[in-house]
Amino acid sequence: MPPKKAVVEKKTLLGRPSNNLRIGIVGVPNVGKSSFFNVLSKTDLGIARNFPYATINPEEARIPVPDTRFEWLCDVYKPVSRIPAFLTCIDIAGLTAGASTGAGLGNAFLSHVRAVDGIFQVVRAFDDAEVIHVEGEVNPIRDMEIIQTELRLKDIEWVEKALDGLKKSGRALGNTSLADRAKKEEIASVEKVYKVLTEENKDIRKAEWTNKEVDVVNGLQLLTAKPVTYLVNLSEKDYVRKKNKWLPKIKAWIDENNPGDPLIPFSVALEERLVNLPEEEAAEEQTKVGAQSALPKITQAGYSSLDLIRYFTCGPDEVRAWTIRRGTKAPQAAGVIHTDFENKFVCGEIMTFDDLKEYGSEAAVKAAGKLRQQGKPYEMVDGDIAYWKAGA
Ligand SMILES: Nc1ncnc2c1ncn2[C@@H]1O[C@H](COP(=O)(O)OP(=O)(O)OP(=O)(O)O)[C@@H](O)[C@H]1O
Ligand SMILES: [Mg+2]
Repeated sequence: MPPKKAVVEKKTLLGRPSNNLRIGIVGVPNVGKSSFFNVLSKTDLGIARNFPYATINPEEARIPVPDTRFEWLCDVYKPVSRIPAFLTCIDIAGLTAGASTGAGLGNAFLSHVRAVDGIFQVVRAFDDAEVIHVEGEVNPIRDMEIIQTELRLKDIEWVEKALDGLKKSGRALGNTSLADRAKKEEIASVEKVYKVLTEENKDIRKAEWTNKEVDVVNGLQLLTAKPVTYLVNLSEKDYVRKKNKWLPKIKAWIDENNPGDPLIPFSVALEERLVNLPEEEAAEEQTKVGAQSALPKITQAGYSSLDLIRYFTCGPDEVRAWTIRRGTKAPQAAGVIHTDFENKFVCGEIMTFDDLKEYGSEAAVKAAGKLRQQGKPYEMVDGDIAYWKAGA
């Protein structure tokens, strides 16, 4: 008898299942969040000023995600309209020590963090006596600890409330009915969440969860469950020479506290200079200083941290990238374009980007038998090129 194949359970993802996910810029006050938001979005929507709490209300912008595949497709199809993938990014107010109990902009701030799906955490490592630091001197480790503590405290408070409610309604639970057993399991999962935060001192995203537990965790909408990308804001000089006394310490702190979270150094000062130059001059300037803008890397990292992938639709009218979450099936992916495509889904004709690049044209891909009809169970792969067929 052949050996039994191990059944690998598909992991449920932490976070909302939506394809319309948003990333928020978080950090202590006056560290360059709004200035970063402005260079990233090429707007002046963010209120960037040299004083703490300059930002109060969140601002939102859609940032095109750089993608050489998309560029290549546009070169091939020469479409009238080109629409790349976007990452929605939100500029949020600064967070102070004590925010979880209402200090600074306190709870309003935390509700803005709750509303986003992922976090760009801006960490200040530039020295500039002119730029006020709310805590006195520059110390990114202390700042990262402040943010972590505040988010965790808020989660703990939130979970305590949930647990209280569950336990009250759980007193009369028996062992026989399915509903009762499910409720008991839910209570056990919330208790585990509480333990991770209070005893293991871990952020929720750093613990191991079963699929059932992920459902419960997602229902709680916890702040420390959101993926974090650490962005270290350096002076232009330090960014160019890739050296700053805090960088190794920040790396060590992340390795110890939140292993695996990405760390990207950048410089708001350099990015601001580049964004104000015409494209060609900006390219020359990057060669001259010997460093590249970090913005494309940051945008892509944020997009990936949310488990987002994209597929393309291509034709002479339009080449367009459509953002979906990893694990999305064909009908739901088609539904991003129009709900009818999902409701009346028949199939998708799908080729991979790599095949199109290799064979050079759709006709050649088809002739090679690489244009495939995919039905409802098909799980989309990053870079797929799709034509949807829907019924009447
Ligand atoms: N790398 C850098 N070097 C020097 N100055 C910088 C750098 N990054 C940002 N700044 C300056 O820091 C000040 C604060 O910037 P900004 O308003 O963007 O901070 P913020 O984090 O959004 O603050 P708030 O929490 O008050 O909203 C601005 O004067 C900005 O020019
Ligand atoms: Mg701001």
